[in-house]
Amino acid sequence: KQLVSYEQQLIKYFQKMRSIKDNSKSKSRIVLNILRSSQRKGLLFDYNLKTGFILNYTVKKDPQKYNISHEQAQRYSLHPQSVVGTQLYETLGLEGEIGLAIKKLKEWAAPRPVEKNLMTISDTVYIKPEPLGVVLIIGAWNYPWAVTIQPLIGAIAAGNAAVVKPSEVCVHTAKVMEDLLPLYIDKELYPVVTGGVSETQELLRQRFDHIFYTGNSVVGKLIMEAAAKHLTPVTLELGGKSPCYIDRNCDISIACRRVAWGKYTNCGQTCIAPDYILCDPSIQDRVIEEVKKAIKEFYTDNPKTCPDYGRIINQRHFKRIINMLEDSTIAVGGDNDESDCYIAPTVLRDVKPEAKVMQEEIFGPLLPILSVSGLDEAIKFINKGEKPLALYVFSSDNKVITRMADDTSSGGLLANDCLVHFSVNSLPFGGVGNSGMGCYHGKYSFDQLSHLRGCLIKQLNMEGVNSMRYPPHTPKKLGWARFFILQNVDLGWVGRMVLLAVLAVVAAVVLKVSRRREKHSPRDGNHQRPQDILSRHLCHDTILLQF
Ligand SMILES: NC(=O)c1ccc[n+]([C@@H]2O[C@H](COP(=O)([O-])OP(=O)(O)OC[C@H]3O[C@@H](n4cnc5c(N)ncnc54)[C@H](O)[C@@H]3O)[C@@H](O)[C@H]2O)c1
Ligand SMILES: CCCCCCCC=O
Repeated sequence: KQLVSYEQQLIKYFQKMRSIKDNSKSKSRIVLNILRSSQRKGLLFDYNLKTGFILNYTVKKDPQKYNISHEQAQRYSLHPQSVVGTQLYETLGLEGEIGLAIKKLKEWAAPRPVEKNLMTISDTVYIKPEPLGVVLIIGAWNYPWAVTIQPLIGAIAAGNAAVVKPSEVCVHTAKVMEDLLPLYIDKELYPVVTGGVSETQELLRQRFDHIFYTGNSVVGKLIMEAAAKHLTPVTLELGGKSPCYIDRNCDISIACRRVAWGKYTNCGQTCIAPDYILCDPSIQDRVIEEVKKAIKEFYTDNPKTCPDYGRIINQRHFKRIINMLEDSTIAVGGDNDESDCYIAPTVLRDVKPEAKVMQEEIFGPLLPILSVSGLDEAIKFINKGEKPLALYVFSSDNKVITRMADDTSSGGLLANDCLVHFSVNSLPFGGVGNSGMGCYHGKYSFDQLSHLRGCLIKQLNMEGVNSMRYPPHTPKKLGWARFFILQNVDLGWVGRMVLLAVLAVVAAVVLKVSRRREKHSPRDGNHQRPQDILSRHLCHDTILLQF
């Protein structure tokens, strides 16, 4: 029923967009104009949304509205994290992204002048960011606000319309999004579609101008397949096993504290959580002790009753994670409660590469430790696997960090910390290879969801300069073309004008002279380099040196 009503809504929506297009202005241009007009810029999102209003108000003050208790909301209904955790890990970042987009939108959307060659020196050459049209955003459940709304901010900033499809796994968050987003942003331009796999598949049959998907790699392939039918470009924000190498030469206590935070935040259900530790066997016991200390410090002796320790999103994932314990040795934690989707922060020791826990992304609070003899073996091990979304290295030795960066590849690299690169909006966030394609955050979101249109505006004068590219083609003309096209210039405005004037005179004179000579010599006569002609005829060696 919902699907049918959504389809009708979508048809109406596309009809409206089309009718705008029929009026000779493109749909995205209209959207762009509305969104980029100064009055609306400040209203990109309502202030309340920016400050995490949705969770504060809905969950804290009015949980009954969604028929869930505060505890349920905290555990696995709205989000597996605590309410404060949700603001810290999700809405705070969104506030930053929205603030940045509002502040920088004018700059990002402005035409971007580019370097020119001599051939185009008098032209206006620039990149014009344009909206793509209608973007489909498919979110995942683990940080449902961050991974659904953050791409939406980019889509809106870039002037697109967007259909938002929150994950059905976080069922209540999806409902809250569906109810509340239309109160803050135009529901015709940014409709929210809830539902499960069949609704997502139905959406994927439609033609979108871009699909932004966050989730696992298996579904990522299906998304790409569906997109290929319409030649729709995709951004795939996927996951995988993110390795963490702890060098002997580092402050192990601090390293383990940071790793424990990265691993057990959101109960390990973080795309960039350190999946496993690689370290020398001589430091394994110390690592275990320090991680254990950090668990106690963060979540008390009994994490089950600690409000800052989360739950596994559902029983399917609970069972999947518990199965991974089967052939490994538990060093810390391991206790669990299926009825509560609780799995204690757990450390596994002496784990073998063939162990179950090493066969897929864990996405839960299990931290396996694998032995390697040092950096070389760690790099070899990492390079045997798929390119990860994040790669962590802990060391006091910069050479170790540099080698890890130089000899491996991953979506992002972080030395001596975990997760925090996600919050730096000047860094592109995204995967490579099996961990995804495309990137976003800050200006990268804007660019990812824009078409960067290359523009060159020429005047109809100075036709003489163009004769080098018109037939009949001769080696001499080719020499000139080579010279004019391959020289990049980056002069100031005055410099450009002066150079332009000089070049116009030089080109006109040289072509005139050489045409006169051609009349008196065979067509394939000895090729002369433009530089030679220039210096011989005009003695402009100084100009040549500049080039
Ligand atoms: N790179 C990132 O930014 C990022 C962020 C969060 C999660 N992840 C990754 O996502 C994974 C966890 O999320 P998940 O995949 O369990 O989320 P999920 O189950 O919520 O699925 C994501 C989306 O895919 C849709 N979907 C599921 N099956 C589908 C199908 N057969 N056809 C079409 N659509 C379908 C769902 O409707 C949902 O909206 C992990 O691998 C994690 O690392 C990556
Ligand atoms: C600062 C940590 C935020 C982590 C968000 C990760 C999103 C992917 O799962």
